[in-house]
Amino acid sequence: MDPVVSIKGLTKSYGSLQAVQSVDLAIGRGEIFALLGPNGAGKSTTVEILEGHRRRDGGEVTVLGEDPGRAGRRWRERIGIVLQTSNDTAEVTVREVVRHFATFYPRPRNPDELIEQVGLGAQRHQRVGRLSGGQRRRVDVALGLVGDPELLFLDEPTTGFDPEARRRFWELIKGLQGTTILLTTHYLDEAEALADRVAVIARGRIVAEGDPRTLGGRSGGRATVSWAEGSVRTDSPTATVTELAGRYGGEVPGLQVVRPTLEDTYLELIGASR
Ligand SMILES: Nc1ncnc2c1ncn2[C@@H]1O[C@H](COP(=O)(O)OP(=O)(O)OP(=O)(O)O)[C@@H](O)[C@H]1O
Repeated sequence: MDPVVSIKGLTKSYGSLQAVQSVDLAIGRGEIFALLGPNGAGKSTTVEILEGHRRRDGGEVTVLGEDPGRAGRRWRERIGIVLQTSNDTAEVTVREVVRHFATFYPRPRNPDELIEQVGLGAQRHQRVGRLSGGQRRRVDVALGLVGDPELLFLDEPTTGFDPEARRRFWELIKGLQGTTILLTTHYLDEAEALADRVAVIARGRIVAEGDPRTLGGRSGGRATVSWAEGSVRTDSPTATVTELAGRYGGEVPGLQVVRPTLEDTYLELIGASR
């Protein structure tokens, strides 16, 4: 099947700055794909080109079968973009704003069901300006979804959330099965919790891509085994643990086996690209 997003050899410069340099990516239908990278890496530039909001210099880009640089209104109705709530909506209620946005689309989702789904049922008659930051972000997601998009762009969705609100938000996103999602985030645990695949971009180039659980070989051997009286880095942690169990004749006090986290791997990849 054709990918929902296909990028080949994408380039974009701002004057002499090469913000995106021959990037290749493909995102399949129903996938949650996270684009990771430090500030200024080229994530927003790439995403804005995919959204049709920015012109590219070179390369081939198709989103839902069309070139976003030329696509029209029908195409735009098939994508959803989660923007930051503007203050224009502060005086209207949650229900009013979602119902209003629904009128822009040919086959919108049912506003009341959607409000329930994003966890704002109890706030539906509240003014948007009176909601907490996390609740507002839920309104943003509802507005991104109200047109029942095939592809959803989620840009740093949980910045400023408390840990519990982030977890709740992740559940909401995981519950959107079937919707293809392109997520950008600076939170590596978020990428790990949500994404089927991630790509790391640094200085405009993709430096790694794959399953977040195995990215950069992190599921491979390297592990640190630590216990009450010592620690070792090893490629064969099971053998080390077996040896320790023999030595202690059973329970090893304070035993821990730690593999590199996605954040460790990410920082290594970013460091290596400098
Ligand atoms: N309109 C613009 N004019 C000139 N330079 C720009 C413009 N937009 C972005 N840049 C530059 O292009 C590079 C990539 O920026 P981009 O916004 O794509 O990065 P990003 O990965 O989204 O960063 P962040 O994580 O900070 O949002 C940066 O060096 C940025 O300063």
